[in-house]
Amino acid sequence: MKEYDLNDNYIIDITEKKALSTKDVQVHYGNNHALFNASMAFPRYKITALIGASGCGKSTYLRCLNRMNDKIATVDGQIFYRDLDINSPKINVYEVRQHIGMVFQRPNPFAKSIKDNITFALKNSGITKKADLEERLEQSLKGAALWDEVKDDLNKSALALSGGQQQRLCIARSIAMRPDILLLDEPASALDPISTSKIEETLHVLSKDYTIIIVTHNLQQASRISDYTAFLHLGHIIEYNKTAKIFTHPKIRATEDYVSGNFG
Ligand SMILES: Nc1ncnc2c1ncn2[C@@H]1O[C@H](COP(=O)(O)OP(=O)(O)OP(=O)(O)O)[C@@H](O)[C@H]1O
Repeated sequence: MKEYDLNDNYIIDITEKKALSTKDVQVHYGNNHALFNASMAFPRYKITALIGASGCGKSTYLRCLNRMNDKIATVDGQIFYRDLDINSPKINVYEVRQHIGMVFQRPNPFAKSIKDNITFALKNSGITKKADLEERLEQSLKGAALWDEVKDDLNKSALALSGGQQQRLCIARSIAMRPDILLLDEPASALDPISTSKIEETLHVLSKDYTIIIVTHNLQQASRISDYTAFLHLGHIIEYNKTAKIFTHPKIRATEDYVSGNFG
């Protein structure tokens, strides 16, 4: 494996409205220091991709952003959302996750009907009026581009849907809570190319109303769908810039090697 200077980095400041920013975020899994001084900001209503080789810390960083590492790692540093440091122990993590939702690599619908997958968390959060629940159900399934395929079968088991439909259901489940930010950890890696392109189209449309942060192994996907890209290597954010710049004029050699396939 080629060696790169991990202090050689280029991270742009975001001048437009920020949805979220991190300052000196560090993650340790026991003695394993997995993320070093992650400081960057995520612009509002844009798609930001996190890319880098396996084990570089992409998912670790993503999980910090809605406190999903709480029980598995020690996370130091600050994560600002609406001027609040949401990494503070005083913060209610369940509230954080209402504003910052997450969709995982493998579709994980509940073993319930399509309808109940969406309404379960809504009911738990105190929404009980039938009309409100139905409105959110329809809106979220439309938002995730699934409505037309399931509107006549809302009581069918979610587990009877295809993998791609299940993943769009998981996106619908997340947006039903009306978060500001959607975190997605390789949401299409288990899907076929047609389902992948549906997910990509869905994310493109959702980015008008949501800030999206996506981990992907797929460089073509990052270049197709994201506005900004951060390249990580060995737990360091090496380069962060507009996606077009990362892929056509990277500033750092490690990034250039990675996006041109000469890495490692
Ligand atoms: N739950 C965990 N417990 C212990 N160590 C972990 C855990 N999750 C990740 N790690 C370690 O943290 C480092 C970064 O892993 P992470 O999964 O964040 O990388 P990644 O870039 O998302 O990789 P991949 O692309 O393979 O998913 C690795 O050394 C990994 O072994």
